Amino acid sequence: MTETIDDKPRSNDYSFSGIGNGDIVSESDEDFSKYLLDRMKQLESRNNLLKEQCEQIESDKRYIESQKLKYERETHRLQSEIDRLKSPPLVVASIVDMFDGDKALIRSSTGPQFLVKVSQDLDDGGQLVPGVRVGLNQQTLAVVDIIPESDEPLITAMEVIDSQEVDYSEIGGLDQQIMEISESVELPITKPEVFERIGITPPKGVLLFGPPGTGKTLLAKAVAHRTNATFIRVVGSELVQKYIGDGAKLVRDIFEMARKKAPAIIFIDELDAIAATRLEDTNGADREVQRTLMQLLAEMDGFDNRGDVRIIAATNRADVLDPAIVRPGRLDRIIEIPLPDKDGRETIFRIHTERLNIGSDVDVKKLSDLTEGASGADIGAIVMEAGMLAVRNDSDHIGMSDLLDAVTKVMVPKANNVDHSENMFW
Ligand SMILES: Nc1ncnc2c1ncn2[C@@H]1O[C@H](COP(=O)(O)OP(=O)(O)OP(=O)(O)O)[C@@H](O)[C@H]1O
Repeated sequence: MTETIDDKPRSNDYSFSGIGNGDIVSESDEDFSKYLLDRMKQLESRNNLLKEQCEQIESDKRYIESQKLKYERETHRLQSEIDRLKSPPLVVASIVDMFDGDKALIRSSTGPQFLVKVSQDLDDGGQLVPGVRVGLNQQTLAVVDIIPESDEPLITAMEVIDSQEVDYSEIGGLDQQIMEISESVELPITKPEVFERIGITPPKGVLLFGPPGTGKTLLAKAVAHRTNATFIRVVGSELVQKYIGDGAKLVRDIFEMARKKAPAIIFIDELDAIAATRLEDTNGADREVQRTLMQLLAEMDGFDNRGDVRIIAATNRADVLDPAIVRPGRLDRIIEIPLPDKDGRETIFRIHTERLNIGSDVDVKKLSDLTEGASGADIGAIVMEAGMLAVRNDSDHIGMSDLLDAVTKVMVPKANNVDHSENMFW
């Protein structure tokens, strides 16, 4: 219950004695003024309390208003998100060419090309140039959005090594092939004037073909090392299987990167995965492969022979290659990388054991005799296996018996495998 002033005694409720008797104040007067003073203090403190409450309410009000604003903004954001999700998907395409600033020739991701309008609302800031990926309105196919460039597939699709450490001396049994590749890839980069003087154009690209593990990659790396070129390795099967829909774009980006990082060697491993003969009857996956191949051919045709970007491609299946890829001006030098012969195997054994602790009983000639049909990679595996046996036997060197055991371990399963080589080109 709130106490009111009216409930309290008033001055005329008190009997005044001694009025007019000078400064004599009665007891009841003192009580009353004391009461009024107390009362005033009480009211003052209540006033202060109310003021504080008022300030608190003001601050709560301000907080609620700011919260209201925040929720309004959030509602607006969610509403636009809902609108965005409800809107029809955009068709993805890339710009082939621009005309008059408001028309674009685009290639849709499914293949066909269209001449379409560019939305007037799209402030492209000069970004609409060939190669840029854009979003198209489904109905009108007008360019309504620019898709930001994502480096991710490009970076993961290839291996870029600024300088290689492999030297020709680490490759055994391929002296003739080293000479050929050196003339057709190394010389045009290091001494272009030799070709200019004679008046011939150097080959644009080289195709290495031969069984697996014979040193095709090794050879390409060694050329990159000799020329101080950036080595860009892409694997054909990955381009068309891992980056479905992006294969053609990746090919374009890879050549673009090679031009930027020139001198550069683009090494396309498993070329057959993108350059197999085209079949009449094609499904979606085949069309993807074809688009990637077409882009590869276009890139090869588009760059200058005298430039310092060279292509080395490798395949185990030269028999299935589309002849278009080996036409003059494309991969116009074909080099066979066969399984090593007896002398080749001996050299490869020497190369692979050179830096190891080898027993004096090791006879590489004998090892070479025993490993007919082995590739360089098999010889590498034999030496590695022999090293593991020596470790297991707690020996401080690799002995002939370790190598003989390793030959059996590596060569017997290989001999038991079905030999598909008769179906191949070589
Ligand atoms: N001629 C060779 N001289 C020395 N080592 C070799 C030779 N050929 C292959 N090797 C060894 O085998 C490994 C694999 O070789 P490489 O990757 O070059 O073969 P590849 O022909 O490219 O095989 P694939 O066709 O399977 O890609 C090399 O790192 C190397 O250790």
